[in-house]
This record gives sequence, structure tokens and C-alpha cells, in this order.
Amino acid sequence: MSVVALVPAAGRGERLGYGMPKALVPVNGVPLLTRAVQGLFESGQVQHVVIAAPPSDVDQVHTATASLAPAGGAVHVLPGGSERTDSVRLALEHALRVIPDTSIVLVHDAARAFTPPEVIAGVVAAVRGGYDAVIPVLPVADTIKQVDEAGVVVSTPDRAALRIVQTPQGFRAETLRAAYCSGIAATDDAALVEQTGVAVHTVPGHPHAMKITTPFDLAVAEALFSGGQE
Ligand SMILES: Nc1ccn([C@@H]2O[C@H](COP(=O)(O)OP(=O)(O)OP(=O)(O)O)[C@@H](O)[C@H]2O)c(=O)n1
Ligand SMILES: C[C@](O)(CO)[C@H](O)COP(=O)(O)O
Repeated sequence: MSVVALVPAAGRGERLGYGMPKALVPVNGVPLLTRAVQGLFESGQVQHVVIAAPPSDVDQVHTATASLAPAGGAVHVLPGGSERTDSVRLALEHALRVIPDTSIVLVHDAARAFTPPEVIAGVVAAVRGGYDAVIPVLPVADTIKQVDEAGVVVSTPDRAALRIVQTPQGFRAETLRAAYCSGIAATDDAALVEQTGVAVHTVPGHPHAMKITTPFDLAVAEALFSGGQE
């Protein structure tokens, strides 16, 4: 079964405010996107990576990542879309068109550049084991409130039933293809699958799989991964 990872990397990184697309921002000299792709291949489970890159940087991204693929695999780079869902859709269409025997698809944010390879392998193992859709999650440490438009609290959901969702999210290729037929947008890929009635299963995530979104997150990553700990 060929495992293909789609890497949405075309975001502008406005909340980070670094002055370049977030995927290209270096942490201790290595761009986030390069780290994310390295982690996917280091899991030992991924043969092909399809990157949805910032449209102005496709050639640069291809040069930086092509040599990371293992023997028999490849890195494919194409221009991403205007929203994350568009980038994933474009990468999925490419994978299904040009990579033979694509049977399992992972979707992994470039912004989750420090995801341990063991988490990636765990997601793949759960799909290989028979689940159609698998996501890595963490428990919620804070109390969560639902509020109305005026910021007034409406309810306090039981946090024992809530999870923080990470990537990679893993799917049988046909399950994700069918979910993307809907044409709607969502903040993660599992939400599209949920709407088709397919059960989405969870496996343990990891704090290092945090999404680099703000300057605070980048500072945390620089402190954690200042060399040697990776
Ligand atoms: N049009 C887009 C928007 C986002 N992404 C990717 O989706 C992942 C999660 O998005 P997020 O962290 O929100 O990144 P940005 O959209 O860059 O952030 P911001 O909203 O701050 O601009 C990132 O790897 C990002 O590059 C993408 O491929 N295409
Ligand atoms: C897919 C995701 O990383 C799961 O937590 C997240 O939903 C991406 O959201 P964003 O709005 O693109 O940051």
C-alpha cells in the first residue's frame, strides 16, 4: 500500500508576521517545511510527499526538498490555493492523478514541523489496521467556554469529551477523495470526512506536533529545538 503525504504549505503566515511565507521560515537555520518533510520520511512509512507551496516559491521549494525523498519515492511540488482546503484539494488531485497505487493519504501541515516520526507512524498504522480515518489528538488542559457574539458565556462543555486536534490526519485514499467531492471548506480534513458519515478515530498526538502560528510558538520551537534535541 503506497502512503502519500499531502503537505499544505501555501499559507501566508499572517499571524506569525515574519515577512515571508510561514513554511519557509527557518528555525535554527532549517525551514519549517523542510523539517516537516524530513519528519514524514523519517517515519519510514511515507513514499511520496506532495507539497502545496506558496505560488511564488514553487521552484525554490522543489530545490530545497527534492533530495529528501527515499529511494523509490519522490517529492512533488505544486502551487497551493487561496485557502487551506484549496491547497489540500489541489495536492490530493495531483496525487490521485500521477502517483500509482495511492492507497493511504496523510494530510500534514508544514506548520507542524516538529511532529515526532512516531506520531506519523502511529497514524499510518491505525489506517493500515483498518480504520478509514485517523487523527492525532491531545487532551484539553484548560476549561473551555462557548460564548455568543457579544462574548457572553453560553455553556461550559465537559472538557473530558474534548480533544485538541493535530496532524498528520490519515485516510484511506478513497475516503478522502469522497469527502473532498463535497466542495465545502473546513478547518481540518477530518471535518469533511465526518460529514460523509465515516467514523474518525483518534490516536495519541504529541506536544511537539504543535502548530507554529504566532511569534510565541516560534520562540517556543527555537527554545526546544536549538540543536541536538530533534
Ligand atoms: N491557502 C493556504 C493556507 C494555509 N495553508 C497551510 O495550512 C497549514 C495550516 O495553516 P495555518 O497555520 O493557519 O497557516 P497560515 O494560513 O499561513 O496562517 P495565517 O492564518 O496566520 O496566515 C499551514 O501549513 C499552511 O501553510 C495552505 O497550504 N494554503
Ligand atoms: C488542520 C489543523 O492543523 C488541525 O488542528 C488546523 O485545523 C488548521 O487550522 P488553521 O486555521 O489552518 O490554522
